[in-house]
Amino acid sequence: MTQEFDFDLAIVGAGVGGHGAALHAVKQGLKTAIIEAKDMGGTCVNRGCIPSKALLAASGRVRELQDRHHLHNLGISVGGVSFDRQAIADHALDLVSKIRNDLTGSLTRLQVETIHGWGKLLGPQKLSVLAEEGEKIVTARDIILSTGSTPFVPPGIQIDGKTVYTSDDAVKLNWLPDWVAIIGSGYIGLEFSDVYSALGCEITMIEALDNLMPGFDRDIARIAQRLLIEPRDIETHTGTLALKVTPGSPVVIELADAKTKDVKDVIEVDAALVATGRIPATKNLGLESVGVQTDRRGFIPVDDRMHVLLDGEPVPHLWAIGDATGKMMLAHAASAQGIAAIENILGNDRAIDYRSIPAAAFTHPEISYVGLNEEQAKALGTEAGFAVGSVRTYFKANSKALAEGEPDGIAKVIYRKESGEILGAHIIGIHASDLIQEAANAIAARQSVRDLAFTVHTHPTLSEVLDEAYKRAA
Ligand SMILES: Cc1cc2nc3c(=O)[nH]c(=O)nc-3n(C[C@H](O)[C@H](O)[C@H](O)COP(=O)(O)OP(=O)(O)OC[C@H]3O[C@@H](n4cnc5c(N)ncnc54)[C@H](O)[C@@H]3O)c2cc1C
Ligand SMILES: NC(=O)c1ccc[n+]([C@@H]2O[C@H](COP(=O)([O-])OP(=O)(O)OC[C@H]3O[C@@H](n4cnc5c(N)ncnc54)[C@H](O)[C@@H]3O)[C@@H](O)[C@H]2O)c1
Repeated sequence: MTQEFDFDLAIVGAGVGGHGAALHAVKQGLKTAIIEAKDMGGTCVNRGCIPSKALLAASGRVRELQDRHHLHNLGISVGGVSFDRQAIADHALDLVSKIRNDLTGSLTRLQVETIHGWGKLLGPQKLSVLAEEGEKIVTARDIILSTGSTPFVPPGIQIDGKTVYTSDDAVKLNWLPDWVAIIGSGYIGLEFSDVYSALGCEITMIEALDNLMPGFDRDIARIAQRLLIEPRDIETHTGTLALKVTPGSPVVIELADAKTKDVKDVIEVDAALVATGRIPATKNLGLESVGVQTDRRGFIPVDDRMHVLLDGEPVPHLWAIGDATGKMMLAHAASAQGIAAIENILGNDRAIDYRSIPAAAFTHPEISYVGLNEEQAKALGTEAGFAVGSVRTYFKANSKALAEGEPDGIAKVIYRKESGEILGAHIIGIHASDLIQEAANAIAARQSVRDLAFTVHTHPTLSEVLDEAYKRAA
């Protein structure tokens, strides 16, 4: 390190993005500080991935144990199933605290200096950290901004944190409303509909766009609707805005046509979960001190090497990663971006390949994907002059899925017809979140279905669902 700076690297935000970057930085010998205003571990650990997956795990078991038909087919019968809401909530809380402690401990062990307070750029290579004890000035040769995101609440929706709340409160599972409205059918809406329906709540799902789960491949979303919505106690309103939501007992929701904004119905429910997307936490970050402007939605402009951009050009020694960049709001994307930023700081050219980053919704059954959906692949094919192929295989034809009594689901593989290059894979079915990884690795290596068709998969495993797809496409 040159002596003119306090640190080689200062990271603002100790979420998974900042944490991943810090671990990689110290491994590479950089003297590193991490600045956190609130909870170590950020959204994923405290209010996101971790508590929500704990709730999904427990409620998923309740669902399975209550499914007499499924158990009967396996030769099992159980007596009545009961659960303790607070104990399920505690399982999530305990896990959060364990993982937050592990994460904090790993930083201490590796001698990353943790500074508590609000980080703000004062100019190139200089930060202020404001804490109750006062202001501290920190200089660093390189600075990474990893400030994450917060829930987006549309105008007209009033949050009280008790009857109308976002995922920040939903993960606490403070109560189980008899009738809950879920506004938004994206990841959070879908995962919480899985938790709430397993634990006996009646649900009304409100989605502004014309289709539920608009972020997923259309075929997969249709099957998801058949498996995750229709058989459950879930009423749906698509093309519908939750125009006005007033907390209380009952919660009053004005439903409007999403296109005309005309109010078409008013419903009264016990609670409403607002799951309408997330916005970047990039206010009061001092970006103006280096002349950088966020985009229209507040995201920090970056290139694929994670340089912060000013008029399209990299700002020297300034980097941004994670949800604050709005590229892919996922934990593993944030840490991958952090690692890429460190490599570039060290002079090792590394760009992020978003096409090979997988995503999953941890519903029962799970949904996962990587790369392009069919619509996107066809649009790219038309633009670049290539033909697109797609194949499907079915869990009901997979021996392991049948042995598990879990025959629902498909895998869909999308590829370039002439070269066989795999462009995207989409799975709905048991363990879809694990199965997608091999397709992600194949996309990262730009492999062809013709080569993949010769790779040998263990029998009998769920992975043969993809094996079968590669063979069909080859
Ligand atoms: C309910 C829910 C479930 C999710 N489930 C999954 C999942 O299963 N899988 C998955 O991949 N992703 C999931 N996500 C998304 C995932 O949580 C985010 O993509 C991830 O947390 C982003 O990491 P980050 O480091 O960019 O930001 P964050 O985790 O948001 O961390 C940013 C940190 O920066 C701090 N900060 C902000 N501004 C400042 C400042 N000026 N000074 C100091 N500190 C500051 C914040 O306090 C925060 O701790 C989920 C999200 C939610 C809400
Ligand atoms: N398993 C996971 O990886 C996971 C789980 C949860 C969250 N996340 C991340 O968190 C982010 C936020 O999740 P999310 O579900 O809030 O957002 P999302 O963008 O996935 O879905 C939001 C949905 O709300 C709808 N919507 C917006 N305003 C509306 C309104 N006024 N009335 C009705 N519908 C409206 C949108 O059309 C969209 O379908 C996601 O981008 C995701 O990356 C990931």
